[in-house]
Amino acid sequence: MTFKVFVDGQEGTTGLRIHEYLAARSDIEVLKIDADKRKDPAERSRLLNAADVAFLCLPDAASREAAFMVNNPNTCLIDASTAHRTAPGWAFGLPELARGQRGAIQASKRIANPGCHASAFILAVRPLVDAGLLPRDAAVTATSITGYSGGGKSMIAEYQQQPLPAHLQAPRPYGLGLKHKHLPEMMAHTGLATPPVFMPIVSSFYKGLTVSVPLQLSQLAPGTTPEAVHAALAAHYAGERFINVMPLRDAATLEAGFFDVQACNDTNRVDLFVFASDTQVLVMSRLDNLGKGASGAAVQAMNVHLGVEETLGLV
Ligand SMILES: NC(=O)C1=CN([C@@H]2O[C@H](COP(=O)(O)OP(=O)(O)OC[C@H]3O[C@@H](n4cnc5c(N)ncnc54)[C@H](OP(=O)(O)O)[C@@H]3O)[C@@H](O)[C@H]2O)C=CC1
Ligand SMILES: CC(=O)N[C@@H](CCC(=O)OP(=O)(O)O)C(=O)O
Repeated sequence: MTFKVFVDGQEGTTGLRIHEYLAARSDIEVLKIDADKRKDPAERSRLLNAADVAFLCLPDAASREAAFMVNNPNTCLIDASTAHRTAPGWAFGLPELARGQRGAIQASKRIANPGCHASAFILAVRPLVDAGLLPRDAAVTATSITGYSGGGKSMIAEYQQQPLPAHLQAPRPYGLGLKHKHLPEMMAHTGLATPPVFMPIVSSFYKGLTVSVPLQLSQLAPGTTPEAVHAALAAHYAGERFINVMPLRDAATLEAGFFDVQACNDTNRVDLFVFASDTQVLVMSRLDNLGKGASGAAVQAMNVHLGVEETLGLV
C-alpha cells in the first residue's frame, strides 16, 4: 500500500529534513508542489486535499491557513508549527507522552508536533508529575541549549555568514521576556500548574539540544531520592525504542567532565540523564532538534497514525 504525502513548506528547514526521511520510503508517494506555486493558495489546497498525510512546515499563520483549506476528511495534518499544540481537537504528536497517546495519534486527523524545547522538557518532567514525585504546583526552572537550525532559514543564514560576527560566536540566551512560545505546551502536557522559568540559549552549532531541569530534593514529595527520580523515568519509558534512560549519575559523562549536546544528532533518539548529589537532582534531556525535536518526530507520528511500523525510516 502506498500513502500520498505532501509537505507544505517543502523548501524550509523542517520540510527539507522530512523529505530526506521520506525519500528512503517505498510506501510513500511524495506530492511535490511546483517551486513557483509554493505559496499559491489554490495549488496548496489542491495538494493538501489530495494527500493522505500533509506535514505543515510553515510559520504559524500559514499553518492555520492550511488547516482551514482542508475539507477532505481523509487528510491527516501533522503540524510542525506552534499553532495547534494546545488546541482542542488536535492530538499532541508525542507517542511516549503517556499511555493512550498512541491511540490518540492513530485516531486523530489533526496532529500537532511538539516544539523542540518542549519535547525535551516534557519528556523529562511528565513522568515525575505522573509518579507523584513532582507536585503540580512546583516552581520549576529549565534552560535549553540549542543549535541554530531551530530558528529556521533566517537564523541559519545569520549563523552561516562568513566571517561570523563576534556576537554570534558566543552562546546567546534569549526568551528573556519569560514568555517563550513553548510554555503553554510545557504546562499543558506535563500537568504543571505554574509556568517554568525557562531560558533557551542558542549557540553557533547547527543542531543538537539539551534541556536541563534542576530540582532540590526538598521540592519533591517527602522522602524522594535520586534513585526514585531515575526509577520513575525508567518505568515510564520501559520498552520505548526512542527514549533512552541513561544510568543514574552516568559514569561516562561524569568521567568526561563535559556534556555532549550533539550526541543524539542524526537520530530520532532522546537521551535522559539524572545527575545527583545528596540534596539535589539535575534531569537532562538531549535530542536532535531536527530529529525528535521536529522532522523525525513528525515522521514517527505519521507512522503511528498510518499504523505502519513506528520506527520505519528512523534510527
Ligand atoms: N527548525 C526547527 O528545528 C523547528 C521548527 N519548527 C516549526 O516548524 C515550522 C517550520 O519551521 P522551519 O522549517 O524551521 O522554518 P523555515 O523558515 O526554515 O521554513 C519555512 C518555510 O515555509 C515557507 N512559507 C512561508 N509562508 C508560506 C506560505 N504562506 N505558504 C507556503 N509556504 C510558506 C517558507 O518559504 P520561503 O522559503 O520562501 O521563506 C519556508 O520555506 C515553524 O512553525 C517552526 O516554528 C518546529 C520544531 C523545530
Ligand atoms: C533556536 C530557536 O529559535 N528555536 C526556536 C524553537 C524551535 C521550535 O521548536 O520550533 P517551534 O517554533 O515550532 O516551536 C525558538 O526558541 O523559538
